[in-house]
Amino acid sequence: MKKGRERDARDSLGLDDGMQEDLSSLVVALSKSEDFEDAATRTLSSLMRLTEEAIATSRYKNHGKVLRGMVHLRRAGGYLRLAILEQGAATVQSAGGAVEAPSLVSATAWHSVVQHNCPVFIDAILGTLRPYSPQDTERLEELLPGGFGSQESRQSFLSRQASHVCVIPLRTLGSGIGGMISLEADCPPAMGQDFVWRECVDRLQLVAELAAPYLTGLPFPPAPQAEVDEYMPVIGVSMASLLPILDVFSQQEESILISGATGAGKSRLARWCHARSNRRTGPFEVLDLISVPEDLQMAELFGWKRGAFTGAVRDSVGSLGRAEGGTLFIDEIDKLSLKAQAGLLRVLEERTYRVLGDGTGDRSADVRFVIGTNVDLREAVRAGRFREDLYYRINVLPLRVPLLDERRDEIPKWAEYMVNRRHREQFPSGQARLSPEAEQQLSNRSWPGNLRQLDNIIRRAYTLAMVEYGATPELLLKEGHILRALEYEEATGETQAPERGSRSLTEAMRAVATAFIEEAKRRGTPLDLGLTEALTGVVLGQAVQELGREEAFRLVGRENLLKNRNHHKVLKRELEKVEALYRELTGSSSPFSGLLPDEEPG
Ligand SMILES: Nc1ncnc2c1ncn2[C@@H]1O[C@H](COP(=O)(O)OP(=O)(O)OP(=O)(O)O)[C@@H](O)[C@H]1O
Repeated sequence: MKKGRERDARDSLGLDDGMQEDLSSLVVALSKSEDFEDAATRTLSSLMRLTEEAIATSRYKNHGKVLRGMVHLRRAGGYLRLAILEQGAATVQSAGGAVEAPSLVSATAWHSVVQHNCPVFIDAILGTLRPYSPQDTERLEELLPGGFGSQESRQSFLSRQASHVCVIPLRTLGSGIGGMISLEADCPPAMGQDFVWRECVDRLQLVAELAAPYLTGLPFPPAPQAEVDEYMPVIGVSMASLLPILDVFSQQEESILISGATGAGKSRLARWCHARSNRRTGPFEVLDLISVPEDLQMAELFGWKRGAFTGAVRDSVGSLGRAEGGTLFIDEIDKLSLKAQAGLLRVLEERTYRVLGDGTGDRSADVRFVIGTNVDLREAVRAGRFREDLYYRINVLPLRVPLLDERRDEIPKWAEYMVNRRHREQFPSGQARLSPEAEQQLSNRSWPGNLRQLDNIIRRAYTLAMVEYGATPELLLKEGHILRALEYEEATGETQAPERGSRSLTEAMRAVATAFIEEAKRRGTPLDLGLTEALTGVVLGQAVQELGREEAFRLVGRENLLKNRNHHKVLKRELEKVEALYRELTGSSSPFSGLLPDEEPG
């Protein structure tokens, strides 16, 4: 019976014995793969071979050919890894190696794959994109909302001879879609048709499903030693794995969307992209929307002619004009008014704009855009504050900058860089250092305000050290300086306050998990998972410190412990776990040690 059902399933997918064997050997090979790139090579070879077989038995036998396959790994709205296998090549090129530009798939394809959770077929000649559903036997000619009408994406496919593209989701266990695979083929006679995708898509999906755990779970080969420079003076493990992607993005003409928490370093990354682009000799212009009142946004962007509005007493060039031939970084894009969003969309689509009050007509814009945001733009779209079409227009090459808490290996290096940057303004050949205890203090705490917050603490600690020792070319920042700087910050709430509560609890918990893993990696010996149980104690200890015992227990739903007078015992037990965590990580007492009840009142 069971055998019969398996055969039925095989028959419904058209799996002959040869295909069965191919799949088995693919799984064996994948299980031996040691890194992402090897798994990507094997998966793409298999998918391209399947497509070739489908072409060989189709009416496009003499007209169609497979060009390349790509694996796009994505996380939290941004690219994580990109691998490309060109027809005839033995191994993939991956971002970090010599990836040729342009080699990216449109943002609309990604959106469609995620939204419909199914493969998507693209006809680059007609500019159509549609999800594939096995039930849909009639060809659905409708374009998706947001459409694949973007000239740039079409051109990008056509310029690499790709007339037909099939995009398949990479489903991951539990966490939805972790990326996509795109297969590109050249077959102009199939214009307006699904090419051979419809015939082979089920088999392609099967391969993608088998390969997904390996592609998304295997480690990346060590990133090539990224070179630090003035815009990126410190590169830790997680940034090193992202920079190759950003390097590929930099060399395209499409817009880059850099998302990340405030102070994480988005503007410096934008500058880094410009310095690596073909526009590096042109201007780099910044328009930070947080500092521009809504009614002046259009004027700031497009510039104005004298008399264009009240107060316009002379002509002024806008950000677009100043960025001509170079790059315009627009930060905090979510602050753009709906009216200015319409104006920007037009520039992105038509590459023209009009200076306010200029009757002489449109100007062309030769500008590359890098956009920064610290909010989730999809949320802004859902809330009606951000145009959906503009979102797709700017979300072609997305990248998320990790929080500083997710790249904790960088903290000591940033601290050293920041203190020396300051010190060398006074003593160009001087040297500032941090004591190991001072570094430890910085490494042990959380940085919700990211690099900006760290920079503020360093600046303050530096001033304290200078006051103590006087101006000296050899300076040592000690633990006491850091502690006093931190105390001052906590007392004034200066850099931390705006961040408090702005990060979601789930995001913060992920940061804790990442920090735990990083610490374990750094030690090279196992870090007992049981230590994470201290989180309950940290929450309880913090709540007790802020609100007092009774109120704290009520707030976290443990009122019953108050009633049966067990709260002392529970607090003691949980705080002991926190002590154990601190002793293991820092060798000293936790900040809640004073809360530990000496004895349990009867
Ligand atoms: N590459 C860098 N070199 C030196 N300092 C840096 C660098 N990146 C970040 N910093 C420090 O962090 C601060 C914040 O960086 P940046 O302005 O790039 O962050 P951001 O993510 O654009 O923040 P926001 O969204 O609030 O504008 C800088 O003022 C500087 O002190």
